[in-house]
Amino acid sequence: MSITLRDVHKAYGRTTALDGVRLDVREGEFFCLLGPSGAGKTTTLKTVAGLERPDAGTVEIGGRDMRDVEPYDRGVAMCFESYALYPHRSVYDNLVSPLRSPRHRLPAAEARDRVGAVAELLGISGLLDRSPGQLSNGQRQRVALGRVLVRPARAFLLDEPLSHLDAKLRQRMRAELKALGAVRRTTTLYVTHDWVEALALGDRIGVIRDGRIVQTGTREDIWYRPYDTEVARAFGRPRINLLPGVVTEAGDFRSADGALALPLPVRVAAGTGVLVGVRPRDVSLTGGGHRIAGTVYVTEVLGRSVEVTVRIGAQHLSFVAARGDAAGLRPDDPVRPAVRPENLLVFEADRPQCPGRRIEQR
Ligand SMILES: Nc1ncnc2c1ncn2[C@@H]1O[C@H](COP(=O)(O)OP(=O)(O)OP(=O)(O)O)[C@@H](O)[C@H]1O
Repeated sequence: MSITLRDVHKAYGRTTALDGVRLDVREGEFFCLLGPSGAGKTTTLKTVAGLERPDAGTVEIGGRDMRDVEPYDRGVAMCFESYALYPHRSVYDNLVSPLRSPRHRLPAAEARDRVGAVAELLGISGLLDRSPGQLSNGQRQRVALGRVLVRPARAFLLDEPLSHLDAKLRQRMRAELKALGAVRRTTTLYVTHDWVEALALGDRIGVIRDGRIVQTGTREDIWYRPYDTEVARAFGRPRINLLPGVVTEAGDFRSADGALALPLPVRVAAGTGVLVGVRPRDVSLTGGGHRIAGTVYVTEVLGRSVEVTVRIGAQHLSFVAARGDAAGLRPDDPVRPAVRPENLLVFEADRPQCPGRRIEQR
């Protein structure tokens, strides 16, 4: 079922949690809502689930206005970050209990199969006889997620369901979660503050900030066409380089100290203050493109690659080089890394409280 939010507002006392959220999750889509703590992610989910009422705006599920529909009748299954399990029941009973409720009752054998499949996926098959008190936080979180996924639902609402897992398990679960039949078939609204997770899972991603969705798009949209400098900074590590300067009469970029000049891929009025965005993986010591003369500032080994930071006058430019290419580089060594102009992103300069917007070719 599709999920549509139109201009949803929600305040708690003086705190505005949602400030006109517009969201359109398509039927069967895996949609990631990404944003920092306090951005309004959980409130958005609760509003869809019917656990919070919007002060203004509408929520539709499957094209139907949910205004007068009780949470229980919305047909959505929600997993909270703080997981509620029955402490005195076994893991198996916790998992199967949604399938014993009048609404979702399944024949015992079918319920057992379904629980078995979900437990297998979540790697908790060996824990079915234990009680929640005998589990680690990560295991408890997986049981809570399992309780959601066993249920037939019109939509899954998942709030950071992998946050308590260690990095390795999280990575594995990410892949498996998306492969689960029920998830593939069911519209899923997934909340996270982890950009890697959003890029890995989301058919589309909505970036939320201060109770508003600032950008919705595919991972390519968000990566190559970020709405503003803050979205650009949120995705990718090492972080995107954002170099301040002005546009010259010739339409090129020049840093304030004149040490760095770059051709721009878009036409911008001369004199405009801009930030040029350069992703660290779009700079190369060996590839073609516009060469930039600088000196090595610092190098840091990242496994098989090396993060090299180069000083160009007063600016720093960081990039990722193959270990072989960066071997032997020492501070103050001259280098001439290259960047292709078509990979540069151009933003308006940041203003207080207002990240610079990306400038598009018109
Ligand atoms: N029950 C509540 N009472 C008062 N303020 C609340 C309540 N729930 C949320 N808020 C406030 O609303 C804003 C949005 O909160 P929300 O929990 O939706 O953010 P979030 O993006 O899910 O953050 P996190 O990742 O930290 O859970 C925050 O400023 C929060 O403090």
